[in-house]
Amino acid sequence: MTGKTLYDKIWDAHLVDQAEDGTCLLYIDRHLVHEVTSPQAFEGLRMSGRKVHSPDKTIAVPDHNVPTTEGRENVANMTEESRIQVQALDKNARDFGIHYYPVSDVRQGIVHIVGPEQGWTLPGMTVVCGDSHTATHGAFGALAHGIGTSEVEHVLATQTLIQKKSKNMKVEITGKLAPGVTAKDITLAVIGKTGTAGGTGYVIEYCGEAIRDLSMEGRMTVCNMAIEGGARAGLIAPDEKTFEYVKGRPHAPKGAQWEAALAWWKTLYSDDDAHWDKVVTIAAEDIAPVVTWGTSPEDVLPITGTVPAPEDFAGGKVDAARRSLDYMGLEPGMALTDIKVDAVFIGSCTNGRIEDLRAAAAILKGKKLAPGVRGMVVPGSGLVRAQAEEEGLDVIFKEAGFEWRLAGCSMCLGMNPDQLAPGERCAATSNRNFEGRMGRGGRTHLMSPVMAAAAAVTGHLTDVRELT
Ligand SMILES: CC(C)[C@H](C(=O)O)[C@@H](O)C(=O)O
Ligand code: SF4
Repeated sequence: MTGKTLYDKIWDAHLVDQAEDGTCLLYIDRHLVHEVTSPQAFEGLRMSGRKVHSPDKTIAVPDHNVPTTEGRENVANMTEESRIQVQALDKNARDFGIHYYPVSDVRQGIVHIVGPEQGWTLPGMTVVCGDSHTATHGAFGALAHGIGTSEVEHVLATQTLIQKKSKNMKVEITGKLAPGVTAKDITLAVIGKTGTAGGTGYVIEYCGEAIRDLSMEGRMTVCNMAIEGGARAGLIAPDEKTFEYVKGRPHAPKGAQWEAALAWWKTLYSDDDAHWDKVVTIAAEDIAPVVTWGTSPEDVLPITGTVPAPEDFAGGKVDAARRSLDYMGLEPGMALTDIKVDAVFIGSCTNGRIEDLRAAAAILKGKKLAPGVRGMVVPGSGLVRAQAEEEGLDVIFKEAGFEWRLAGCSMCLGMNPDQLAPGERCAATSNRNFEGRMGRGGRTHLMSPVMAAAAAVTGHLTDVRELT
């Protein structure tokens, strides 16, 4: 018998039932809920007179729509659509008795930052949320993925999910990262290599020395973008760093339960003789600080490169690249470092954690935003914000000319007042650069927090290695 992958092990531990055609019923350990994809699901429960099956395993927080400015408890400051969604979540959380972090609670933030922070996300769990970046929680060795609104209703009602098993893909990052190269560069470089469809039909396990060397926060950044690589989920086997991160968090197990959990968590790795359906290997030494030039997360190049020409591509990508370049307002052949930016956004569930803010602040310390560039730092949670303030990072950002905001998804997607103006170009630490993503006509270049900070200082895309 061949061994099992980490994915196989978690899957088997949660399998409730399997039909002839391979359709399975999985038990769900944690259900995270935000205001955008849940209103109809709760409405469905109401209409059929059902309760939430496991309110103690259901955690809700508003993040996408909420303004990131002071006074946001006053819903009059929101657009009508946002207000309706946030108020629906307030009411649903109360009516159905689930865990809830409203905007007035310091623990509020982006759902994928709040879950790990509060110890809801634990190794070996199944974690779902009506949100594609649920993959983030895979950093703990949890099987975590996005679900649609009808599935949100199903999980609320039954604490189970109907699923078909994906294939196993291994992404190994060997060796050590060079200075200035970060978890964000790893995850973008993987997508640059495999494309946005490279992971379709797979659950990815990231492994190798460079992944082991990452902090838990870095691992979350890597897994966060598994979805941009097309995968169902991204996973990293838990290790001492994982256990250390989890220990003592409000909802982590304690005492004898901790010991029992730890004993199981230590079995959560892929066996040496496990079968992989696809393997991708990248040497960490070959990864440079990268940026995206186009409107797909796979449009990744080392910062030392030049803007490509449509003819550099093949098939459907030729037209896609032409359209991208047109939307992005870029000319083939220009150096990436000649691209001027109007705005810098540091935040999101990809890079809105404390280490991200520390890394950006280290570059910005004693420096100023380039003339004419606006900058916004949006901590991923109220607790990240409080920690940053305790360390004086807010002062560094403010002295550099950045706005220091309250927690939320903010500019990452244009569902709240933080948006780019048409044509405005932004160096962003988020995960998607689609047309209009940060506001209609807005142009997004994805990169790491240190690269975004470097662009903030010079006013153009910049190789951070030249600043340090
Ligand atoms: C609004 C939500 C459904 C969406 C997602 O699923 O990812 C958002 O979080 C995003 O990042 O685009
Ligand atoms: S920060 Fe961005 S990517 Fe993350 S959940 Fe919010 S909108 Fe989605």
